[in-house]
Amino acid sequence: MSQVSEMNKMANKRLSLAKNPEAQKRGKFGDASRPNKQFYQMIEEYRETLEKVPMSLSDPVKPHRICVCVRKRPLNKKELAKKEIDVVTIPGNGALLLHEPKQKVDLTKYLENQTFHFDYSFDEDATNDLVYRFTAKPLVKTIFEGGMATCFAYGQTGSGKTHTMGGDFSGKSQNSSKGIYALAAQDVFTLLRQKRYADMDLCPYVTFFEIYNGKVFDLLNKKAKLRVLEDEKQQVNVVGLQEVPVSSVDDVIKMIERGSACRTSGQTFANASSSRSHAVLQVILRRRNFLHGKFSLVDLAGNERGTDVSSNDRHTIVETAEINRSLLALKECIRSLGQNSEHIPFRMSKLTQVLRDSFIGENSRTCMIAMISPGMNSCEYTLNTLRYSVLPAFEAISQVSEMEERFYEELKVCSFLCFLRFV
Ligand SMILES: Nc1ncnc2c1ncn2[C@@H]1O[C@H](COP(=O)(O)OP(=O)(O)OP(=O)(O)O)[C@@H](O)[C@H]1O
Repeated sequence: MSQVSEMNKMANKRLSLAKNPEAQKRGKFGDASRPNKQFYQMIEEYRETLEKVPMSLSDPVKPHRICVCVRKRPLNKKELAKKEIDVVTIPGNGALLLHEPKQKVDLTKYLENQTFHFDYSFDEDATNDLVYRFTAKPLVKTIFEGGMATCFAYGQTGSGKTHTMGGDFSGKSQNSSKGIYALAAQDVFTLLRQKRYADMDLCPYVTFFEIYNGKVFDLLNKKAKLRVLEDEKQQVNVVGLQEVPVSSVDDVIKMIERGSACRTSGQTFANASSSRSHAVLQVILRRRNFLHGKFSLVDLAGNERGTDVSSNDRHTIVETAEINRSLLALKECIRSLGQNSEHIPFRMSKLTQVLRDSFIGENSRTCMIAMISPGMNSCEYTLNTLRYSVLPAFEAISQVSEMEERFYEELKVCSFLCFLRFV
């Protein structure tokens, strides 16, 4: 009797695999040579019990003042070649599941399946168009209505921040037209032509700069180092930042490519350097020379540096401390914004100081896209990203405050170690 039911079960499993080409594709790698095969099988079995509802272009866009989303990238060629296990599942409806491989003291393997909730969750098949529709697109109107909008891409190196914001790079060439920078610019020009805004005499400009080690560099002006000053009215000014007038999406794309090239060709450790800096592209609307609205699109420094203090190199330690500080400051500012707090601690870092005007005012809107690498080897970084991004949005969940404490403890230890290395 039990044999018959076992056979039925297997037949059903095969049937579901035949109906599910994705599972079939994964099954191809389910061979004996796969490292961590047991974990792989546990995850696959768990996934078979889930019902997936991926996001689609026809889903409704909900209005948010602060929107926090997550995007999982597909396993890349290198990870596929190493048969790395995909430990992240996006069932849909804003949920993300992390299947964390664990081992008991008696060496029994098990999974710790943790669920995280976001406003939206995008799986590995989501296109930039889809991500844009639910994240930055709803913010474009804000700048026409005299407000400030900010969209952040957050995550570890290689998780897809630049792919999402700046478009795809293959080798040295960049296809920026499919990144959120260009998609947002396209919508800005579409709205500028609409009758209700066409009469407002609005002129669009672009700035593109990076913040590296607490210093600001103009990516549209040969990486000139800029000073940040605050006047008596607490207005923050980046002195000398080039505001380039633009009259089409193509103009903006040219600026994105010019700035990105400047960003990556600066030094011999180009890539490492780029992931340790925050890049900020701003689309500014001016009306008779006065600021009307500003959209800041930020490709943040890779967050893995935030916990990596194993290096003895003084330069890396300074970088690490600065990244820690700015990412913590950013989280604090978003949290204060969410709580409608009187005091927003924007002076905590250069990043938040420069973005001060985006954090104040009634009509400001923010979106954070947390990028996730799906591989088992990235599990720890993925957890860091999830903890960081989940916090500002879901303060009330008690489990979160425990995680938050852990996060702050890690940061404190990390800063203390940095301090010890200096003295
Ligand atoms: N959603 C995706 N679909 C397909 N490929 C992706 C996706 N996201 C990222 N990639 C690819 O993964 C690689 C790393 O992505 P990307 O450079 O955007 O990471 P990053 O987070 O910006 O890294 P860094 O912090 O080092 O700048 C690139 O080759 C990119 O094309």
